[in-house]
Amino acid sequence: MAVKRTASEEKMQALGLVSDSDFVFHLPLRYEDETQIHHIADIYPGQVAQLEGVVENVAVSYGHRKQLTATFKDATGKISLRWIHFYGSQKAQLEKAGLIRIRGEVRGSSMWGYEIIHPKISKAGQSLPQTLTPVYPSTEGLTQPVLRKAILAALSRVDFKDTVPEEIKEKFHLPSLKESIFILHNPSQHENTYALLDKTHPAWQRIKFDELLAQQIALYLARQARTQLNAPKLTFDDTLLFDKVLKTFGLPLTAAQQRVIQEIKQDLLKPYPMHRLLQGDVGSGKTIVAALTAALVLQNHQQVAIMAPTEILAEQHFYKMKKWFEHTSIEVVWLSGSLKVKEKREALEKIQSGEAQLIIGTQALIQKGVEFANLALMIIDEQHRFGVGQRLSLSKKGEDSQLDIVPHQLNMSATPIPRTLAMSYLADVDVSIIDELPPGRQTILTKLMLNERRDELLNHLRVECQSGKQVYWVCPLVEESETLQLQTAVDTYQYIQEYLPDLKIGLLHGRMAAKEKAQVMQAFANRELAILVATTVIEVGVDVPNASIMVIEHAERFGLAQLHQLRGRVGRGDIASVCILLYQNPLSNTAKYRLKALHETNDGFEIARRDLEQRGPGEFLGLRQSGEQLLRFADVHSDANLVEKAREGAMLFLQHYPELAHQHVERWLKGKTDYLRS
Ligand SMILES: Nc1ncnc2c1ncn2[C@@H]1O[C@H](COP(=O)(O)OP(=O)(O)OP(=O)(O)O)[C@@H](O)[C@H]1O
Repeated sequence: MAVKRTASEEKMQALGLVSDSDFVFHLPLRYEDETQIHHIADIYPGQVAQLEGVVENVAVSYGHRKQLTATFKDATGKISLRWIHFYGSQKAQLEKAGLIRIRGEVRGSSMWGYEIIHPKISKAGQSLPQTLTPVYPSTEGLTQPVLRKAILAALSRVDFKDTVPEEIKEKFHLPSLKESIFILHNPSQHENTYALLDKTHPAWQRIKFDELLAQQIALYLARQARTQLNAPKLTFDDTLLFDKVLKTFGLPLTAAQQRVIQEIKQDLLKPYPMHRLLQGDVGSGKTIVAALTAALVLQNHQQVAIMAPTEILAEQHFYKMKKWFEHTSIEVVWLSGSLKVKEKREALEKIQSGEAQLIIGTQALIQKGVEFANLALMIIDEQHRFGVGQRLSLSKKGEDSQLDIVPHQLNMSATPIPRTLAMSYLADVDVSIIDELPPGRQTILTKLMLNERRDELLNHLRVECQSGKQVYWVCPLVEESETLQLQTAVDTYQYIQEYLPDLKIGLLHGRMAAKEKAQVMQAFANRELAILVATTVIEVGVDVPNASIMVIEHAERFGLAQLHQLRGRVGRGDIASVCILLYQNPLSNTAKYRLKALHETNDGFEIARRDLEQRGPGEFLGLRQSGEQLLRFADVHSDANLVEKAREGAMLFLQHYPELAHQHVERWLKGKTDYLRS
């Protein structure tokens, strides 16, 4: 008969807590300091205070919203208490409560008085814990005491095995794992409270080090595994195709473009598949590098696929490739979700037979039914916009399981990844950087303008457009609703059309049919439209060199990387360009920081650095979306020094204790290593 689990056990299981070892490694998220009773005279804003005293003047007020208020008094002073959500009986309960203990965050100022909102109430006079109280990650319905009890029980049973060898522990002065874990679950009075709270305590350092060590080992193993695979065989004896494409492009490559092509070439000659990330700031000329890389492979009569995250971008690549491969025998084929059934069938047949050699498309490329004859290279543009799973799917389409052949992969991104991040998340990726813009580019001037001056701006644009300039007008982001955003775009379009009746205005948004979108883009590229009102569909990759003015409405709603990308749509030719950020007061501090950063610098790396500082690595890399958190304890940004050490430790570990190294990875990264391939 199956053993029936309690509701708490089921909840614990949902959190991944099954074995003793799971419980033991379920470490506190933070600690609460309940060891002392504070005095009202000593409290300060932001502090989580624990007070004992009496309640008086309990009242329900009906101002702006209904709330319950009271005064709380101890021998040293008074503060206010407030409840926004409360039960009808709560007033009477408080009135007769007598001496109580309360706990909560102090708000307000010494001048206007302090208050605690929704304080936690308990009986006064109960004995106080001697140590910090750990707070564990939990789930609804699973209380901290229950979880704490289960963890302490496991702690008393578990047989501790330290997977890190003595040699490494000594080299990096690591404290014992067993002791560290005990301290974290059960800190004694003697431990440094602040160090425990801000995770700088040696016990935390040990945990973080172990986690980073596991990650570095896994990355190293992933690289090793890749070198065991076979890549499609390529030769570069004949460069006719490459030369033809370069000739059609018609401009000399920048030194940086030439260098990265050499780096890629070296990879393509290796017996195992390339896994390279091509980074280059907005407008640095990644597309021609992609085309020339494709030419190197196509020359070998093998297929190349280019995948882009949006239809507009994919289509633009398609037109560019068609143009650059025009004087060659290469058949360029387009595949997207919006193709008609017949067109799609034809495209699929050509891809399967090998008649189509260069295939460009959206996510449609990884759908069922797409089969390649001999896919040797996949190029993924704006790679961070795809999930790891999606990228793996494309790779699988080119795999030949019998011969263990895996296609080469070139990822492109305009969002530079700072070094510590690249080191800890992308160690199995080689990075090439285009660190130079094509000649003749002028710095984009970025101006901040209050939204109230919109009409004044439109008057100015009238004059600019009459002299042949072209403008993007990006509509505000409306996070809550795509429909609302669409409506804003339509309204703005109508408003501008009425305000500037002599100018040709276009509208572009995500809900338009693919064909319509393409027509509008084409009209703008042909200079038939003076102003293109658009939603963020134009964020990535759109390349119309004559457009030189970018207006972003409600710029304060956009993220830093996004603003930089949008701004990068201008300044792509040799015309002086301006980016106008329209903003609405009042600005939050974060919004101010972002707008200031954008105003101050055009450098994508600097922007990325500031963005990472503000958002933290998970969000920066888009990992939160995938729901997978790779690192639970360490933070590659604030623990950068540990990353370096872990890297060194990982090499040592693998060289001398390969068996243990696997066990170590299993303990810390259970089943998450696939993500390290990204
Ligand atoms: N070597 C070069 N000399 C002159 N112009 C160039 C050179 N390389 C690229 N360009 C031009 O620069 C513009 C930007 O190039 P591209 O569209 O490839 O940028 P990108 O790196 O993909 O940027 P984004 O990430 O913003 O899409 C294009 O109009 C392209 O034709």
